[in-house]
Amino acid sequence: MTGQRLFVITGATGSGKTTVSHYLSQAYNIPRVVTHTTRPPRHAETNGVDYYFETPTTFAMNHFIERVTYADYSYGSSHEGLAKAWQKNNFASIVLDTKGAATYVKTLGTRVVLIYLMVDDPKVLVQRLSQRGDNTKMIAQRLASQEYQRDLIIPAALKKAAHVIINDDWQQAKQQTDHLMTQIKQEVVAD
Ligand SMILES: Nc1nc2c(ncn2[C@@H]2O[C@H](COP(=O)(O)OP(=O)(O)O)[C@@H](O)[C@H]2O)c(=O)[nH]1
Ligand SMILES: Nc1ncnc2c1ncn2[C@@H]1O[C@H](COP(=O)(O)OP(=O)(O)O)[C@@H](O)[C@H]1O
Repeated sequence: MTGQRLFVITGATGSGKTTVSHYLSQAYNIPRVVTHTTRPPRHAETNGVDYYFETPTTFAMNHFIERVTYADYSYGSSHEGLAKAWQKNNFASIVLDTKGAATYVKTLGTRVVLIYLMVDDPKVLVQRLSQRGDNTKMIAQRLASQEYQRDLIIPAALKKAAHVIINDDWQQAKQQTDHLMTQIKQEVVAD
């Protein structure tokens, strides 16, 4: 459909992907595609809101656009989830690892607005995970994963398409997000 856009938000764990997707929802009424995972819920997470929390058996029953393994858990985004978000609004967002982001860029082409979030010093990410309340064992498992290391740097395949937002300071990251929104709205009008 004309004017449809999917804001694909990617970057390392703790870089602020969820924060940006919440901001897009609050400030611009952009719904987020809820994805599926076998990871256990964190303290403040709700089933059906933050994720659909699944067992390996129920996870396998979804119709996935793509699915990945991240730090030993499965994650996947479904055709139904995207359709549901786009039904509500021509603009939707989704939070993905860089592998999933690459799949969406390939599949949806110019309908994807790719955001890669980063911080200048990766040590800050670890502090943010602790502040978020992640348990120590989960943080250690995450940091040891190949996927965490991979997503600290923007993959070459995503570089050209990505809008890079530095999230050292939230006010500045918010400004960059607002600037991008203005740009995309103008593009859509000109479509
Ligand atoms: N490819 C893909 N990645 C996902 C999906 N859902 C979540 N992710 C990513 O999986 C990674 C781990 O997510 P999570 O355990 O919530 O940790 P967080 O990054 O610290 O919030 C993050 O990079 C998420 O963006 C999905 O459906 N597909
Ligand atoms: N610019 C920032 N400064 C300080 N804390 C931040 C900033 N952006 C996000 N946070 C906090 O850092 C933690 C990780 O952010 P989150 O959005 O959950 O990251 P991600 O989804 O990429 O793992 C959260 O507690 C969030 O509130």
